[in-house]
Amino acid sequence: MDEAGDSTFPNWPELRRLFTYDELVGKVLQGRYEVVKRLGAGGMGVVFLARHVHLDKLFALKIISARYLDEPEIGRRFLLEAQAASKIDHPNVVGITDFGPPEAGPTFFVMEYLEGEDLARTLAREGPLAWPRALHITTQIARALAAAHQRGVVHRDIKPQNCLRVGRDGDPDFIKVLDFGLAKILSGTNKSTWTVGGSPGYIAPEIYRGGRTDHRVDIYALGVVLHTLLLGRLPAQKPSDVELPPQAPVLHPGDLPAPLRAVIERATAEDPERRYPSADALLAALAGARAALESPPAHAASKDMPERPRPRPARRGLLVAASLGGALATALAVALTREAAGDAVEPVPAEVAAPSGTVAPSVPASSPAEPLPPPDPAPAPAEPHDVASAAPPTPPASAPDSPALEDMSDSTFPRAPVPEASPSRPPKPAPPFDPAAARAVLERRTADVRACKADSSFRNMAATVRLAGTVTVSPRGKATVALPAGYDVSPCLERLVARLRFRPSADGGEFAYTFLL
Ligand SMILES: Nc1ncnc2c1ncn2[C@@H]1O[C@H](COP(=O)(O)OP(=O)(O)OP(=O)(O)O)[C@@H](O)[C@H]1O
Repeated sequence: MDEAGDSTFPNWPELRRLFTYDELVGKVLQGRYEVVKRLGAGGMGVVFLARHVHLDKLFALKIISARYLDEPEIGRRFLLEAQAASKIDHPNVVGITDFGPPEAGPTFFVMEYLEGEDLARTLAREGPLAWPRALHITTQIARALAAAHQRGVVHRDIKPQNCLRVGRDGDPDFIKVLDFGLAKILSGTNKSTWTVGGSPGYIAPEIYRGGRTDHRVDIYALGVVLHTLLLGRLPAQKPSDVELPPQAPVLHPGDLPAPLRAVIERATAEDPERRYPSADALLAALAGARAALESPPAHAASKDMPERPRPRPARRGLLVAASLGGALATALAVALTREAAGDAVEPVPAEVAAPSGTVAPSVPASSPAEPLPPPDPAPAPAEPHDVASAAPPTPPASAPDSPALEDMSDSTFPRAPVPEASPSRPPKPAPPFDPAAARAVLERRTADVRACKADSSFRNMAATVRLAGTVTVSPRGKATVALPAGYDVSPCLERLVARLRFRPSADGGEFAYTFLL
């Protein structure tokens, strides 16, 4: 594969040597996909906008991450999953139209290009959604899941970032679900740093435990998504853990009308047997909740959750890092690869307190097949609650059979422009975006990252393990990094990340770094 394929994948041996895809922009892949620009990067791959030169039509192209180039088995699974997903054929599922075979360069597949906003960004911009909207969105995701499950495809990574809002037929909340099946590709692979597929906070407990899992992991994740859409945060998070727009209301599970609470609790039951048995059953429950909330007697119940009840207190939590919970760490070193564009970075003094996040279960990289430990319990509140005194008392958040409601942490919010608190204040102009400066600062911290190898979370990791982190920068310049599921946030890494400050930008950003510990 090294030397072959030069004709279809431009300058492939050189790209491989550089371990980066930056040079792809402007090139034509396989004689038909002209790479226009990079759209973003995730755990599995890098997504580019491409123009089909014969059809003169735009597509999105997902190329397997360079860190898996030496793992042909992962490339093969990547394609198999894309092929399976291409057969789902549902309006709420992104269409997959083509793929690039691995013998001609890095594996990639081609999707319909979607212009829209993922739900995480919507939440970051708007805060919690009113229940009719949350139900409308969740229902579409459930339909996508029902179609996928019928074809034997389990998503395994349902989360707000994988659900795009694209305007369609006058509906601004038409949903397209991305990334079917990709999360499982890395599970059980020997060399992979990812032994648990999925995203912390949305991962069903049985995935952590290891052993058999089925489509009900998606039911669980969608229950968490519904919670997140309605309350603006994950079940285990405090309002102070997340960065939401200033005008966003502070909501608690007790604010939810009973029919919605019931759906969330059943969907996220710890025991899969107690969840809805199928996406169709969940769909029926969502429809039932809507009917109950729309019917006159239940209308009173819906007053529990006014559309915009309380303005958010001025002091919002600083803990964006903590809000990423178990997946937090830093990706400061670029030992081998530069996979993505950055943002302007300015180091800040070290006195910034390290966040206290929930840690994800630690999974030794060397033993992916071993059963995984259950998630750590949610942390005790470490600071005063950031809630206005007018807030109603918070009832017990979870049913006895739904500890998952309390066991998760993650944040999906800090990604998008945050509206000004006062509409009368004119928006400040965003400073210029400078990816070169971001890279330079991250590269300067390489030694610090490697020093963190002494932390217990990494002690047993082989020296050659590459760890892929996703750096997320809030519009206000707070940097957080998610590590692959299963890796603990170590105190050392937390401290490092707390000392980094990115320059505020118009929209914040996200990019992937792979570092060698
Ligand atoms: N079909 C598409 N059309 C337009 N943009 C897309 C498409 N698919 C992905 N993207 C965008 O590309 C970026 C990277 O997507 P990707 O799925 O790789 O990352 P992710 O979902 O954030 O991470 P992960 O894969 O680790 O869950 C995201 O901003 C995503 O919205």
